[in-house]
Amino acid sequence: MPRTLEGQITMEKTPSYFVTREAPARISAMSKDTKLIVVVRDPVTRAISDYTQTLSKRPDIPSFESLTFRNRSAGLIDTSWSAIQIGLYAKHLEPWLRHFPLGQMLFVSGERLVSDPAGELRRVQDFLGLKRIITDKHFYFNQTKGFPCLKKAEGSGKPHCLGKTKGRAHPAIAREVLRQLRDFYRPFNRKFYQMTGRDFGWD
Ligand SMILES: Nc1ncnc2c1ncn2[C@@H]1O[C@H](COP(=O)(O)OS(=O)(=O)O)[C@@H](OP(=O)(O)O)[C@H]1O
Repeated sequence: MPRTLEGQITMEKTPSYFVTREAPARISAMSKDTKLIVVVRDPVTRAISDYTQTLSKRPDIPSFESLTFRNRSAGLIDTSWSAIQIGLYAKHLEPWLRHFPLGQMLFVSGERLVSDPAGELRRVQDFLGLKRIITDKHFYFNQTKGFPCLKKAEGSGKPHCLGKTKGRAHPAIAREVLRQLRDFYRPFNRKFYQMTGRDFGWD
Protein backbone atom coordinates (compact mmCIF):
# COMPACT_ATOMS: atom_id res chain seq x y z
CA MET A 1 0.00 0.00 0.00
CA PRO A 2 1.33 3.49 -0.77
CA ARG A 3 1.94 5.90 2.11
CA THR A 4 -1.07 8.05 2.89
CA LEU A 5 -0.68 11.74 3.66
CA GLU A 6 -2.81 13.73 6.09
CA GLY A 7 -6.19 14.37 4.45
CA GLN A 8 -5.82 11.53 1.95
CA ILE A 9 -7.62 8.21 1.80
CA THR A 10 -5.92 5.23 0.17
CA MET A 11 -8.23 2.69 -1.39
CA GLU A 12 -7.46 -0.78 -2.65
CA LYS A 13 -9.84 -3.32 -4.12
CA THR A 14 -9.98 -6.85 -5.36
CA PRO A 15 -12.96 -9.22 -5.52
CA SER A 16 -10.93 -12.00 -3.90
CA TYR A 17 -10.19 -10.36 -0.51
CA PHE A 18 -13.60 -11.18 0.93
CA VAL A 19 -13.23 -14.91 0.24
CA THR A 20 -9.52 -15.25 1.10
CA ARG A 21 -8.98 -16.91 4.49
CA GLU A 22 -5.73 -15.10 5.27
CA ALA A 23 -6.93 -11.63 4.26
CA PRO A 24 -8.63 -10.46 7.51
CA ALA A 25 -5.59 -11.21 9.72
CA ARG A 26 -3.17 -9.70 7.20
CA ILE A 27 -5.17 -6.50 6.73
CA SER A 28 -5.71 -6.15 10.48
CA ALA A 29 -1.94 -6.61 11.07
CA MET A 30 -1.29 -3.83 8.54
CA SER A 31 -3.83 -1.46 10.09
CA LYS A 32 -6.57 -2.26 12.59
CA ASP A 33 -8.38 0.94 11.55
CA THR A 34 -8.88 -0.07 7.91
CA LYS A 35 -12.44 0.47 6.74
CA LEU A 36 -13.83 -2.37 4.68
CA ILE A 37 -16.41 -2.10 1.93
CA VAL A 38 -18.04 -5.25 0.61
CA VAL A 39 -20.25 -5.17 -2.50
CA VAL A 40 -22.67 -8.09 -2.57
CA ARG A 41 -25.45 -9.11 -4.94
CA ASP A 42 -27.95 -11.95 -5.01
CA PRO A 43 -25.68 -15.02 -4.89
CA VAL A 44 -27.72 -16.75 -7.63
CA THR A 45 -27.24 -13.84 -10.07
CA ARG A 46 -23.64 -13.58 -8.87
CA ALA A 47 -23.00 -17.22 -9.78
CA ILE A 48 -24.50 -16.70 -13.26
CA SER A 49 -22.46 -13.52 -13.70
CA ASP A 50 -19.30 -15.37 -12.63
CA TYR A 51 -20.10 -18.18 -15.08
CA THR A 52 -20.79 -15.64 -17.88
CA GLN A 53 -17.39 -14.07 -17.29
CA THR A 54 -15.62 -17.46 -17.56
CA LEU A 55 -17.70 -18.37 -20.61
CA SER A 56 -16.57 -15.18 -22.38
CA LYS A 57 -12.95 -16.36 -22.02
CA ARG A 58 -13.53 -20.11 -22.49
CA PRO A 59 -16.63 -20.68 -24.67
CA ASP A 60 -16.19 -24.49 -24.49
CA ILE A 61 -16.92 -24.89 -20.75
CA PRO A 62 -19.85 -27.13 -19.68
CA SER A 63 -23.30 -25.61 -19.14
CA PHE A 64 -24.11 -23.65 -15.97
CA GLU A 65 -26.58 -26.36 -14.97
CA SER A 66 -24.03 -29.16 -15.23
CA LEU A 67 -21.46 -27.26 -13.17
CA THR A 68 -24.04 -26.33 -10.51
CA PHE A 69 -24.96 -29.86 -9.47
CA ARG A 70 -22.93 -32.65 -7.98
CA ASN A 71 -25.97 -34.83 -8.58
CA ARG A 72 -28.77 -33.13 -10.49
CA SER A 73 -31.52 -35.69 -9.95
CA ALA A 74 -30.82 -35.63 -6.19
CA GLY A 75 -30.69 -31.81 -6.30
CA LEU A 76 -27.22 -31.85 -4.76
CA ILE A 77 -25.45 -28.51 -5.35
CA ASP A 78 -21.70 -28.56 -5.98
CA THR A 79 -20.47 -26.21 -3.26
CA SER A 80 -16.87 -26.75 -4.35
CA TRP A 81 -17.52 -24.84 -7.60
CA SER A 82 -16.16 -21.36 -6.93
CA ALA A 83 -19.15 -19.63 -8.59
CA ILE A 84 -21.38 -21.27 -5.95
CA GLN A 85 -18.90 -21.15 -3.05
CA ILE A 86 -18.29 -17.37 -3.27
CA GLY A 87 -22.01 -16.64 -2.74
CA LEU A 88 -21.97 -18.17 0.77
CA TYR A 89 -21.51 -14.69 2.21
CA ALA A 90 -22.33 -15.54 5.84
CA LYS A 91 -19.54 -18.11 5.86
CA HIS A 92 -17.01 -15.73 4.33
CA LEU A 93 -17.94 -12.92 6.72
CA GLU A 94 -17.24 -14.90 9.91
CA PRO A 95 -13.40 -14.62 9.86
CA TRP A 96 -13.63 -10.88 9.12
CA LEU A 97 -15.73 -10.35 12.24
CA ARG A 98 -13.05 -12.03 14.34
CA HIS A 99 -10.64 -9.26 13.27
CA PHE A 100 -12.83 -6.20 12.64
CA PRO A 101 -15.85 -4.70 14.41
CA LEU A 102 -19.01 -4.67 12.29
CA GLY A 103 -19.04 -0.86 12.39
CA GLN A 104 -15.81 -0.83 10.39
CA MET A 105 -17.51 -2.68 7.55
CA LEU A 106 -19.97 -1.38 4.98
CA PHE A 107 -22.09 -3.74 2.91
CA VAL A 108 -23.11 -2.27 -0.42
CA SER A 109 -26.03 -3.75 -2.34
CA GLY A 110 -25.03 -4.62 -5.90
CA GLU A 111 -28.71 -4.36 -6.92
CA ARG A 112 -29.09 -0.86 -5.41
CA LEU A 113 -25.82 0.17 -7.04
CA VAL A 114 -27.66 -0.31 -10.36
CA SER A 115 -31.16 0.92 -9.37
CA ASP A 116 -30.00 3.82 -7.16
CA PRO A 117 -26.24 4.41 -7.58
CA ALA A 118 -26.34 7.80 -5.86
CA GLY A 119 -28.13 6.32 -2.83
CA GLU A 120 -25.53 3.58 -2.39
CA LEU A 121 -22.71 6.06 -2.93
CA ARG A 122 -24.21 8.35 -0.29
CA ARG A 123 -23.82 5.48 2.18
CA VAL A 124 -20.23 4.95 1.04
CA GLN A 125 -19.35 8.64 1.36
CA ASP A 126 -20.92 8.82 4.83
CA PHE A 127 -19.10 5.67 5.91
CA LEU A 128 -15.77 7.12 4.77
CA GLY A 129 -16.50 10.45 6.46
CA LEU A 130 -16.49 12.29 3.14
CA LYS A 131 -18.67 15.18 2.03
CA ARG A 132 -21.62 14.01 -0.09
CA ILE A 133 -20.07 15.15 -3.36
CA ILE A 134 -21.48 12.40 -5.61
CA THR A 135 -25.24 12.72 -5.98
CA ASP A 136 -28.05 11.94 -8.41
CA LYS A 137 -26.81 14.81 -10.58
CA HIS A 138 -23.78 12.72 -11.58
CA PHE A 139 -25.71 9.80 -13.12
CA TYR A 140 -28.07 9.12 -16.00
CA PHE A 141 -29.58 5.85 -17.11
CA ASN A 142 -28.15 4.74 -20.46
CA GLN A 143 -30.87 2.80 -22.33
CA THR A 144 -28.41 1.10 -24.70
CA LYS A 145 -26.13 -0.10 -21.92
CA GLY A 146 -29.07 -0.84 -19.63
CA PHE A 147 -27.15 0.56 -16.66
CA PRO A 148 -26.48 3.90 -14.98
CA CYS A 149 -23.52 5.80 -16.37
CA LEU A 150 -21.67 8.95 -15.37
CA LYS A 151 -22.82 12.18 -17.01
CA LYS A 152 -19.26 13.47 -17.01
CA ALA A 153 -16.18 11.32 -16.60
CA GLU A 154 -13.38 12.63 -14.40
CA GLY A 155 -11.01 14.65 -16.57
CA SER A 156 -12.84 14.39 -19.90
CA GLY A 157 -16.21 15.98 -19.19
CA LYS A 158 -17.87 13.42 -21.51
CA PRO A 159 -20.46 10.81 -20.46
CA HIS A 160 -18.91 7.54 -19.38
CA CYS A 161 -20.33 4.03 -19.00
CA LEU A 162 -18.44 1.05 -17.62
CA GLY A 163 -16.80 -1.15 -20.30
CA LYS A 164 -18.11 -4.16 -22.21
CA THR A 165 -17.01 -6.61 -19.52
CA LYS A 166 -19.46 -5.04 -17.03
CA GLY A 167 -23.10 -5.70 -17.70
CA ARG A 168 -22.85 -8.68 -20.04
CA ALA A 169 -26.03 -10.47 -21.10
CA HIS A 170 -26.47 -13.61 -18.96
CA PRO A 171 -27.48 -16.95 -20.47
CA ALA A 172 -31.03 -18.11 -19.72
CA ILE A 173 -31.03 -20.67 -16.90
CA ALA A 174 -33.82 -23.21 -16.39
CA ARG A 175 -36.40 -21.96 -13.88
CA GLU A 176 -36.16 -25.16 -11.83
CA VAL A 177 -32.38 -24.72 -11.46
CA LEU A 178 -32.88 -21.14 -10.29
CA ARG A 179 -35.46 -22.34 -7.76
CA GLN A 180 -33.10 -25.00 -6.40
CA LEU A 181 -30.31 -22.45 -6.10
CA ARG A 182 -32.61 -19.97 -4.32
CA ASP A 183 -33.62 -22.69 -1.85
CA PHE A 184 -29.98 -23.59 -1.33
CA TYR A 185 -28.85 -20.03 -0.59
CA ARG A 186 -31.88 -18.94 1.50
CA PRO A 187 -30.54 -19.99 4.95
CA PHE A 188 -27.11 -18.53 4.21
CA ASN A 189 -28.70 -15.27 3.00
CA ARG A 190 -30.87 -15.01 6.12
CA LYS A 191 -27.82 -15.54 8.33
CA PHE A 192 -25.97 -12.86 6.34
CA TYR A 193 -28.85 -10.37 6.85
CA GLN A 194 -28.71 -11.07 10.60
CA MET A 195 -24.94 -10.68 10.76
CA THR A 196 -24.88 -7.40 8.80
CA GLY A 197 -28.17 -5.92 10.05
CA ARG A 198 -29.26 -5.32 6.43
CA ASP A 199 -31.92 -7.24 4.53
CA PHE A 200 -30.77 -7.34 0.92
CA GLY A 201 -34.13 -8.71 -0.24
CA TRP A 202 -32.78 -11.60 -2.27
CA ASP A 203 -35.53 -14.00 -1.20
N1 LIG B 1 -23.27 1.08 -13.82
C1 LIG B 1 -22.97 -0.18 -14.13
N2 LIG B 1 -22.60 -0.54 -15.38
C2 LIG B 1 -22.29 -1.82 -15.67
N3 LIG B 1 -22.31 -2.84 -14.76
C3 LIG B 1 -22.68 -2.52 -13.51
C4 LIG B 1 -23.02 -1.20 -13.13
N4 LIG B 1 -23.32 -1.20 -11.82
C5 LIG B 1 -23.19 -2.46 -11.39
N5 LIG B 1 -22.80 -3.26 -12.41
C6 LIG B 1 -22.58 -4.69 -12.28
O1 LIG B 1 -21.18 -4.90 -12.15
C7 LIG B 1 -20.96 -6.24 -12.54
C8 LIG B 1 -19.51 -6.44 -12.93
O2 LIG B 1 -18.74 -6.16 -11.84
P1 LIG B 1 -17.74 -7.23 -11.26
O3 LIG B 1 -17.27 -6.78 -9.95
O4 LIG B 1 -18.36 -8.59 -11.37
O5 LIG B 1 -16.61 -7.13 -12.32
S1 LIG B 1 -15.24 -7.85 -12.29
O6 LIG B 1 -15.38 -9.16 -11.65
O7 LIG B 1 -14.34 -6.97 -11.54
O8 LIG B 1 -14.93 -7.93 -13.71
C9 LIG B 1 -21.88 -6.48 -13.71
O9 LIG B 1 -22.27 -7.83 -13.67
P2 LIG B 1 -22.79 -8.54 -15.00
O10 LIG B 1 -24.13 -7.92 -15.27
O11 LIG B 1 -22.88 -9.98 -14.68
O12 LIG B 1 -21.78 -8.25 -16.07
C10 LIG B 1 -23.04 -5.53 -13.47
O13 LIG B 1 -24.24 -6.15 -13.13
